[in-house]
Amino acid sequence: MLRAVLKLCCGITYPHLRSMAGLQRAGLRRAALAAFGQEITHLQSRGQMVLPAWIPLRWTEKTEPVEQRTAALADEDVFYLKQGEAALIEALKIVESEDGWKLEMAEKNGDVIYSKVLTGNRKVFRLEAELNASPEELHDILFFRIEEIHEWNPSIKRIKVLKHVGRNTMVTHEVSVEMAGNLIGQRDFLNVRYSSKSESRVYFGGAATWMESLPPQPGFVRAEDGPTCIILQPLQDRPDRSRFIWLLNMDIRGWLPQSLVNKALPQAQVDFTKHLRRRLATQHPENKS
Ligand SMILES: CC(C)CCC[C@@H](C)[C@H]1CC[C@H]2[C@@H]3CC=C4C[C@@H](O)CC[C@]4(C)[C@H]3CC[C@]12C
Repeated sequence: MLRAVLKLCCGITYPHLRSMAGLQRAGLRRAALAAFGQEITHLQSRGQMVLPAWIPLRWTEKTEPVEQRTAALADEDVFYLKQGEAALIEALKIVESEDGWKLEMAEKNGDVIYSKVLTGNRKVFRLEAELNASPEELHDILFFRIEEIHEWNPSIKRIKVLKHVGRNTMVTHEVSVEMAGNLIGQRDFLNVRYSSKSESRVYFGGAATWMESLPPQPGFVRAEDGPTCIILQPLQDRPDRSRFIWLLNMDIRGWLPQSLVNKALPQAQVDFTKHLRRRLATQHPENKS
């Protein structure tokens, strides 16, 4: 039973989402979400929700218990909040797993990308880089100012926040531009995004989600993010710089050769990081790196 519930909590990937699409009738869906939320809350309150030991739980320590945090929220908001938290937990599990990683790319500037094939044959990518900004600055640029990302990142056409749940959870709609010399057409994404802080680290979690007011759009291929995360950690000797770890876990959908997709995804990470560095250099023009 516990196993099944944990699978449900963390399995924000396809089977769960597909069945959500099947539950589109609002009433049914709401009932399912409410039951799902109650089950987690119940398990957490009984201390049965087994979380891996390395996951810092301080973000829940600082805030009130889940029941109080969610008491004033609508079912839908509770769903997004829990989905965001679960995405982060699941993505951290992937990123911190020790086996199966293979070096995919090592850039001259020290950035590295590892890849790993998950069960179900999904290839995920883990980029590790050092950035010239503190975790707080990156939290601001990448999370609170998410709608401005397209201004400095040409791979993204636009990002819109469709819903906020408190300060740390939101539902976003992203539209990418054509990639790989136009071989990969525009994609759109609908994600829940969640952020949490633990001491000096900042975490972002995200996963594909569903929203009645934004079903897949005609003319767009809706890509699906599996649980993904970003970890920002200050360097020990230079707290104004951060170690940036980004798990890209994405099904870009459409009819594309897997070999093309597996090249485009790490390249998208390299490009994103390049543009992020340029953006940071405009903030601190005196110490470019
Ligand atoms: C290969 C093709 C189809 C996809 C390329 C576009 C990719 C690189 C784009 C599309 C949407 C983008 C994401 C949109 C929003 C966020 C949230 C932010 O807090 C960190 C960056 C992050 C996670 C972006 C990373 C880059 C991203 C994943």
